[in-house]
Amino acid sequence: MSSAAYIPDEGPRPGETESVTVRVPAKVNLALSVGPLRSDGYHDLATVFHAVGLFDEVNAAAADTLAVTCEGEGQVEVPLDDTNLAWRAAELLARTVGRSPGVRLHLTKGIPVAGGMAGGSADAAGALVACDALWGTGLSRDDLHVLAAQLGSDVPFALHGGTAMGTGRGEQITPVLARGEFHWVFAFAHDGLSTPAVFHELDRLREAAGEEATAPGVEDELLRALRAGDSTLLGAALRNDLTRPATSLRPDLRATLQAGREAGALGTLLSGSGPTCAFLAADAVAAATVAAALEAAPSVRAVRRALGPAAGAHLL
Ligand SMILES: C[C@@](CO)(OP(=O)(O)O)[C@H](O)COP(=O)(O)OP(=O)(O)OC[C@H]1O[C@@H](n2ccc(N)nc2=O)[C@H](O)[C@@H]1O
Ligand SMILES: Nc1ncnc2c1ncn2[C@@H]1O[C@H](COP(=O)(O)OP(=O)(O)O)[C@@H](O)[C@H]1O
Repeated sequence: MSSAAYIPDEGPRPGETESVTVRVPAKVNLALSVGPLRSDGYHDLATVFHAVGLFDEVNAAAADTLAVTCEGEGQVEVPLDDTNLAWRAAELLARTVGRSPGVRLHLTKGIPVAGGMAGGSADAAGALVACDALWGTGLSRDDLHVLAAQLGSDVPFALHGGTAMGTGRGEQITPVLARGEFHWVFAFAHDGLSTPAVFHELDRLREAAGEEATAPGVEDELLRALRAGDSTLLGAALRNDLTRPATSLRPDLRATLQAGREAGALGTLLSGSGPTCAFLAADAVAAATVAAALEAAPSVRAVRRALGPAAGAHLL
């Protein structure tokens, strides 16, 4: 046998890479406006996604079969079977390019599980980019975006990163002009919250109050604050329609939001469908003060500081 021959089980095929690692950011929705329930079970959204410097990493290594392992933040709550979004991403990519889905995916989590920061979506986006590189499939970013939208509403933004408008069910992404850097503090809760349960609670509360949901939209004030890179204006413009249903399901979140407000945050916000709470601070010193106050709050499990915006899924 020549030394160049491919030996199954002993490494990658010619042209393939042995192992690659992709870093993917968490997101917070600076605005989240939710329209009426659609016939397909989703809601039309107008949202401003903002990627922040809390990351998951996805390592993809050549293997004969598909397997997922995980370490880090919330690892025991992460499924390791075909319900894992990274697993589903690898399968979808393999099916699309007509190859076997053999890969070992190792997730290193920094994003809280079921925290409203799109950690599962980050892993799906990371697996798409990592497997594309490992397998040398050479798909374009547009091709990956189409696959991402099939995996979940938040997955396209995890590929994109930065600050961007999301419409449709959140999967249609348009960049937003944003200047400067923002200082964020995140308070993780003791338990996660289910995204469908929060949307369902919103519908229930609207129906009980006889409210008619209107077409979703983002206020100009928020876009102006981003264009100007003005933290004070941005803090005052933060909006999330899922705050009411999430705090209805988890009243302790009100105490978390209050603790950050009292510690001088310029703005307080539920991250996505929660339960993570996000606090915008004027600068690094103010962020440290807000973080210290939140660390003492009984409703808070852990506190992280991060800068935004952060880059989308990228190879290390
Ligand atoms: C609320 C948001 C805000 O960015 O993020 P998270 O808080 O989950 O991170 C997203 O809309 C979540 O996106 P993602 O977590 O990808 O949701 P998907 O898997 O697409 O949908 C899960 C379920 O959420 C509900 N859903 C989701 C998106 C949407 N526009 N309308 C909905 O009603 C539906 O019940 C759907 O079955
Ligand atoms: N790679 C993954 N990381 C985290 N959770 C995952 C993953 N794949 C599937 N899940 C499932 O998705 C649910 C939502 O997780 P996540 O994406 O972290 O939260 P959110 O939708 O609130 O942003 C989890 O409870 C978990 O069961």
